[in-house]
Amino acid sequence: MDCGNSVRWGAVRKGVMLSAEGLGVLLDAERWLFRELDLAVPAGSCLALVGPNGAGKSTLLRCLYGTQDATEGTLRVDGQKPDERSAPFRRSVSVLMDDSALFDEYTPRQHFEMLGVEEPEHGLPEVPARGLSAGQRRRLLLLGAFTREHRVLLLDEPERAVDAAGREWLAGLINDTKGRGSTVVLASHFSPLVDAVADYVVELVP
Ligand SMILES: Nc1ncnc2c1ncn2[C@@H]1O[C@H](COP(=O)(O)OP(=O)(O)OP(=O)(O)O)[C@@H](O)[C@H]1O
Repeated sequence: MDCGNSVRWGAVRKGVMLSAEGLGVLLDAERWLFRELDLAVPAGSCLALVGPNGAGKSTLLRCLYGTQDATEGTLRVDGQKPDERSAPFRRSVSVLMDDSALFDEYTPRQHFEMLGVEEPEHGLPEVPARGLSAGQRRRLLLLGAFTREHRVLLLDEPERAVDAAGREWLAGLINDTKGRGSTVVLASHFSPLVDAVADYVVELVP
């Protein structure tokens, strides 16, 4: 992956699953959250976004999922312009964002049925989601994101509310999906997770 102004752009670069060219998001009339950001992330690898609160990690993830427009620059995710309303895009990209939510009335099994995926081993109680602890809810959200078919996985602070054992489990899930050829972009404040899974790190600075 390249980050900075050294990327040379061709029409198609073999193996690149996610790319940005000259990406910028204007924060207000005078300040750029980030600008001139170039990325080229190969299939089967993980890019970690790090930086302090307010640096723009979630904003960049929203741009990658198409829920926020960048002010300037171009993005391609699995060859597509990010657009969460596009069925082919949603087939390729799975997400856990900071506003991802469960259906409170649905049990874990019903969540997997709704996603149309086989229920994975999870050890969660078969109760409506509103009866799960914060960490159990987070695990269910994570399992939903990982279990959905994807070529690209976007994760915003997946470590939140997850205990020490769960963080190891999470690192294993990320490395497994990378091993199957998926590309992961992860925003995280937890450096042991970044160290365990990231092939590339971009630090955003406010
Ligand atoms: N909906 C919004 N409207 C206006 N400004 C926003 C909005 N969402 C975020 N911002 C601003 O954009 C900047 C970056 O926020 P962002 O959530 O991307 O940072 P972050 O790096 O993910 O932070 P954290 O580590 O706290 O999650 C902040 O200054 C924030 O106030």
